[in-house]
Amino acid sequence: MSSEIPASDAPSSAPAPAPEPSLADRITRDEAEEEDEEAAIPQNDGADRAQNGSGLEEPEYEVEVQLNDLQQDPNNPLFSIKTFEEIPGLSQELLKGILNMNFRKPSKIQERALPLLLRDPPQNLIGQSQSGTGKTAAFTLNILTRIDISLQQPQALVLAPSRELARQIQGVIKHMGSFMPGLETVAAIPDPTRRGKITAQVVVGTPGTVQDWIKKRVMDVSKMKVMVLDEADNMLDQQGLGDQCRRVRTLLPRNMQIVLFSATFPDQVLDFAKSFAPDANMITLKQDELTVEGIKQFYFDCDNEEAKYDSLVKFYGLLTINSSIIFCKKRDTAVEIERRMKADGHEVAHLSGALEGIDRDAVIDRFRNGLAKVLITTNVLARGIDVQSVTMVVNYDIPEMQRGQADPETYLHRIGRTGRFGRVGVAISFISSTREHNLMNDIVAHFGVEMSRLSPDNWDDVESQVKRVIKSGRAGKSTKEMQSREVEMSA
Ligand SMILES: Nc1ncnc2c1ncn2[C@@H]1O[C@H](COP(=O)(O)OP(=O)(O)OP(=O)(O)O)[C@@H](O)[C@H]1O
Repeated sequence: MSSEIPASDAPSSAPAPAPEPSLADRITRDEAEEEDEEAAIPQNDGADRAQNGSGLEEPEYEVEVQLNDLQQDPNNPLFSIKTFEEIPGLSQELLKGILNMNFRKPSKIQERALPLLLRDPPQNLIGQSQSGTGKTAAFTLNILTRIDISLQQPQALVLAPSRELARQIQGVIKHMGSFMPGLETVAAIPDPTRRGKITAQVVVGTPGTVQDWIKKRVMDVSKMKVMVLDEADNMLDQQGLGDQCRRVRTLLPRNMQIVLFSATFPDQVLDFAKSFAPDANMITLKQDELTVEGIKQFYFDCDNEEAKYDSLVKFYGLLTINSSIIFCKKRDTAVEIERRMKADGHEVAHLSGALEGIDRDAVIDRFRNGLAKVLITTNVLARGIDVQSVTMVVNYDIPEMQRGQADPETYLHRIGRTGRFGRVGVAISFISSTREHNLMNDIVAHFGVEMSRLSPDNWDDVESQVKRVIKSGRAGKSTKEMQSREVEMSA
């Protein structure tokens, strides 16, 4: 159900349809390469206990997530008919690991992907599911089932687009495998202190470092049997990480299980994905199924660029938000907003490629622990980052490609940093020009989403609309009202 943004200053005639963007236009890979050292990831369980680092008050209300309800609704992506115990092939150690993570039932993607992934002989898989629905656990359970713990040699490789995501995935693998004595994992991200051969069975890294390790023979890949590309559409982008991923693939044994996961597989990339993972089983979604129901989407109608900043600061002064992420197109903007918000008395943190890897690690860890509540960043964190306490995402700039067309996929990934696994979240896109109105309209039309207007002319309305969502614990339609969402599957 699409609702056009009433663009007061938009031109009356519709803009000429933009040519189909090439993948070279995508700007989601800008800072993927600047990573540093490996470290254990603290799980995000400290957010509510911590001091509010933004200088704002602690939340005045808690959102209760009723996963049981959601997981019983056949139309919800979290629904499954099975329990983990009923999925054949999962060891007792892994079932204990799952329980230890407080997972009670698989989500739809887990229920559908796991039986395909665990088949013998192994088969390739291209898996698509909405953001925050548990794709990481799906590929992790397959990896941990397939590796031989008695062999201290790399057997599974996960490639991700950023050091933060690689470290996060490594944390999940460690956590899920905590009942598998002898399990070793390593994050393949730049680390000047790293010495010696890799003995870990599971390697999670960014493609540049992985390629480097293989070429320098730090990592013996002769026993590799599973390769996963997380955020696969981004990883296969032909102009950016795609080349590196392809090169890594050529350095690995021929006969490997290739697993590609993402919330988005734009048409232009799907053919390439199919050649990268030949004869893959496919789990895909339709275009209008991609958005997460728990995320209520707003746009903030501002008069000009300066009014954007004023509204942002006023907004943060008005509302009590748990954790939030502000996305900017350029790192300079992120740095500048951080400077100005700090000068205005807000305690905010910034993470972009402008920082050294080790400093990036410190910032993201503080954010995960709830020690920093407002994170200002670029597209480097648009994908995969899972911090459950994030209740709001702000698009300070509308995501666009290099040639100036709207970038719906990046929009979807950015807003997917909230509303994780059935939680509610708010996404607010700031708009201050006709051009940004048009970009937003393109995104609305692309996904057929609903978006509500907020205006700095009526702060009471802003407050009540946003609070209503967070208080109710529910965004948009109830799960029962949701339309049937059919997952296409061919095995
Ligand atoms: N079966 C489950 N039961 C409860 N929680 C789960 C389950 N599976 C995953 N989760 C939790 O859901 C959250 C989202 O999972 P994950 O990060 O794997 O999502 P994703 O599908 O990879 O999202 P994205 O597309 O944004 O990368 C995580 O906090 C994870 O711990």
